[in-house]
Amino acid sequence: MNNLNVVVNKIQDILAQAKITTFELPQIVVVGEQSSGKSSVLESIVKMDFLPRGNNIVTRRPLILQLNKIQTYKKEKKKSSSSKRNEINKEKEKEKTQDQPWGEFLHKKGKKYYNFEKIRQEIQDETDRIAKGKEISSKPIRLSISSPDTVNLTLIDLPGLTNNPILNQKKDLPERIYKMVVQYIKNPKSLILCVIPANIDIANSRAYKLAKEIDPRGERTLGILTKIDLMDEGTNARDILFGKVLPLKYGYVPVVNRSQKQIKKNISVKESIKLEKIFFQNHQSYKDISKRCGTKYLSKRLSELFTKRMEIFLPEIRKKVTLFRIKWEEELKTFEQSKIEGNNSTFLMKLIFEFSKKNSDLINGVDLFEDEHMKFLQGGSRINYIFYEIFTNYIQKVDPLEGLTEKELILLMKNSKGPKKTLFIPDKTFEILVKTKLEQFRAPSQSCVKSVFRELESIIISKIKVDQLSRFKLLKEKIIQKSINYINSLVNPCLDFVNQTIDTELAFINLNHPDFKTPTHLVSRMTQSEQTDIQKQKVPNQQQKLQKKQNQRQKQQQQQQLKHRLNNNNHNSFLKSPSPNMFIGMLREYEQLDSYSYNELKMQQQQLQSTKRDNLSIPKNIQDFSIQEYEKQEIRMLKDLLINYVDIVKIKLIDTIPKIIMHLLVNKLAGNLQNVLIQKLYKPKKIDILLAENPEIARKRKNCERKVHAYRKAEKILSQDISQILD
Ligand SMILES: Nc1nc2c(ncn2[C@@H]2O[C@H](COP(=O)(O)OP(=O)(O)OP(=O)(O)O)[C@@H](O)[C@H]2O)c(=O)[nH]1
Repeated sequence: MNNLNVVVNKIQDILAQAKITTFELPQIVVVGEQSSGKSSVLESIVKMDFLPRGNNIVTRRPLILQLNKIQTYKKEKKKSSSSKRNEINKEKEKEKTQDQPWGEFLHKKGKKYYNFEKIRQEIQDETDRIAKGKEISSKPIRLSISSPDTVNLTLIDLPGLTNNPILNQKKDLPERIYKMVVQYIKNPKSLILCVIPANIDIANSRAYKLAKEIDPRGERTLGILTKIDLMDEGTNARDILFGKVLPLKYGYVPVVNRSQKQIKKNISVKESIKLEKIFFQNHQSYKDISKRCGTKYLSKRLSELFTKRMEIFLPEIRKKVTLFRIKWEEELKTFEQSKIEGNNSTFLMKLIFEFSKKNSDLINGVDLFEDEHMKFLQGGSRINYIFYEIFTNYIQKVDPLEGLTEKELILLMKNSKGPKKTLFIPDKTFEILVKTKLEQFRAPSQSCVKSVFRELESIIISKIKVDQLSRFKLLKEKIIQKSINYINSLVNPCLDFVNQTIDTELAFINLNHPDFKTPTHLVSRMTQSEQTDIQKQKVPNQQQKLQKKQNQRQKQQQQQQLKHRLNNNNHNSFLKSPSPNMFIGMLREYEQLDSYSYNELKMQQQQLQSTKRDNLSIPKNIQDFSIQEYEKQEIRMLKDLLINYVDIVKIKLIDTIPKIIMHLLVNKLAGNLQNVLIQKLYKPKKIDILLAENPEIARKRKNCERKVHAYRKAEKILSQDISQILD
């Protein structure tokens, strides 16, 4: 059953080569305090001197040591002809080399080390490469040793537990070593090899305490008592060995490794193992149990325990290997799906088509199946939001009268009239006010274009997901860049059109617009309110009543005439393009008919004029004017006209600006992107460069292939080799 260990080693090899570090296999983890003899124990098991030595902390990176027992060369006894002898000699040479123990590092795969001094040197060098100075690193060094003298096992040597960092070492070093050791021994499949020097108080051993912490019932811990030869005279380890002190399920094995003195005397490991055997056989306290002492017994015991653990975990390992094989095969399929189908040019066209389609789907709201669509506004709906929630709301909220005081309006009118005494609301006043307001619509209309542009840009840069495209970094970059260039080329014409639309509104104040309230309408509204005011203020005498009736009759007649004229004017080609003056003039004419109110106002106005003439100081500031009643009427009318006209333009812009943006920006992008991209990127000589696979994706795919390969191989070994073993 020792062959099970060979299986573990093989699987370990396969997984390590595929850089699979997370798959937990049974392993033996050597735990001990610094200088407790861990490395010496490992060297004894390997029967070779190959580990770095020195003072203080020597093992600074985990060493995963895979031991493979190799078959020894058997001497050829049969006599043979010279030619056959030559052939056999060659074979012998080959086998001799194979007989010699050799080591191989995973980081130097393929290089066999027959010189174990060089192995020691390489461990030191490789340790220093990652853990510079006296630092430690949890990145393991993997070394496999094949030797006829060893057993099939995998052992892990770890930095020794310590209380105090040495000079120049960071203060948290003991803590970090502790964590690293825990990381390795917490794998429930691993066997903890707890190395305790027999010449210290075992109860205070940090290694024992730690093993107990992780494996409280001591069910997977084997104790090794080193330095038995250094125990005080008259003391022995029998109580510990017989489980009377700190018992462990697998018990303890006492060993005597090479002392520093023996190392200096160049006593080999093999020799020291012989001396160890003699030590136990002759020692008063151990000779009766000498067969269960020493390195030879330890190797045998470890091998048995390791096999046992493998037997326990074999079904689980098999299951996991299959599961992982399936998982990685699935992953690999996703890469294979994205293999280039057909030739490169059709593949490029396919990617461009998919990209453009996703873009127009996002804009038109077709691609609604991904989760994200349930959480956020996407693509086209965001553009809709810009149009109807932001732009429309903003325009609607613009107050045509904002910032205009009555006095300012009067001042504006006065200045427009100049020195002339006029009964009309001047054109200029109305035009200035309308144009100033309309100009205010330019900036939000431009912002609307820019916001939609940014939205389209963001769809291109981050919202479009074409799985296969992520493999081709350069192509992806180019597609995005060309798409953005295209949107950029659409923005200015769109902005120009929007500007022209505003300019058009400013160019001509169309008082003939069907929705613009006719002067008649305004006049009748105003007259009604004035009449109410008069009724409230006056209680007329009989004569006045008669006069008023007469006036009213006269007024009604003239109103009829005026209405008739106005209606006729609508059909008059000359009057189809009226100036504001025209209708305000008509209005004033109409107002004159209201003899009472108008005459009174006129008197007030004349009074004011004469006062002004008498008084030579002309008011300069707005505050200095007092507003006359007739002026109030003018302002009221002016305001009504202004609100009315600006509202008409608002409705027009709310309708037109989104249409312009849709036509010149959004629809053009959605409709033309595919052609633009083909035109810009479909260049036969450059297609291969564009379709060079993204190195990161290629790396991932290779990693995936490697893992599938490794798990398939491991699965094969677990079914074939194990069925042979079990047979
Ligand atoms: N006399 C005697 N000396 C031993 C024994 N085991 C180890 N030593 C000596 O103790 C010292 C430390 O042994 P190592 O095997 O290097 O100890 P380690 O635990 O690997 O040390 P670090 O890797 O630094 O943690 C060396 O000088 C060994 O020769 C033993 O059983 N008897």
